[in-house]
Amino acid sequence: MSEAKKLAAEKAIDYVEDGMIVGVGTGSTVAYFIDALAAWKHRIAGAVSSSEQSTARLKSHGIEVIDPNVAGPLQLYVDGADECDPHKRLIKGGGAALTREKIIAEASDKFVCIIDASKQVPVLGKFPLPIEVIPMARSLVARELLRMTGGQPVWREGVVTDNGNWVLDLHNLAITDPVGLERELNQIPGVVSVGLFARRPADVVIVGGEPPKVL
Ligand SMILES: O=C[C@H](O)[C@H](O)[C@H](O)COP(=O)(O)O
Repeated sequence: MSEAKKLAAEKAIDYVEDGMIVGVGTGSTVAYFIDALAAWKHRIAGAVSSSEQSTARLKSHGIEVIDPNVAGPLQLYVDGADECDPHKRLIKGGGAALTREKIIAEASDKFVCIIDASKQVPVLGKFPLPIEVIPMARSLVARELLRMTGGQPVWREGVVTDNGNWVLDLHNLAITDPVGLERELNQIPGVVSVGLFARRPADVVIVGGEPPKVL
């Protein structure tokens, strides 16, 4: 599927404009986007990055990385996803970058999501839902997740997020009310953020292919 990811990423360059600060997500699809963005490095004002991984790749291309507190509101955010439903609601966080991704998505006018066709689903939840938690709350949050959803929380042991936190992956869900579930899970003390992007879905979804499909 990496060719499809590359095609989606390259199509997202259509949304980049002169002078922009571009919000940049995380993951293997975004890596192709960063590589394509390199050709624009003298035309854009820089990038806001959602992870140490993307920051390193941006810098390796000589693209300036700007602190989100300095950048202000962004016109464009480009990021991948683990699942995408027909309403452009997403599951994200397979690479543990969900919290910073959510912050940048919220700060952006337009969120362009780049995926291959395997990420399209009728109902979210087959991909385990990532939830970033404060380490001391891991077991409390896991019990609450089980009680509230009936899903099976699994600790992504050994993974520490860029914010110094841990990740629980919630298995066996069929998410029929993504906005409600996002709101509900965000209330659990110790939850930093939930990898459901439903309240703020993508604005544009590009599905890689020949030619790419723009939804
Ligand atoms: O935390 C990681 C992100 O949410 C990624 O955007 C997501 O996991 C998709 O990654 P990939 O493009 O590697 O499939």
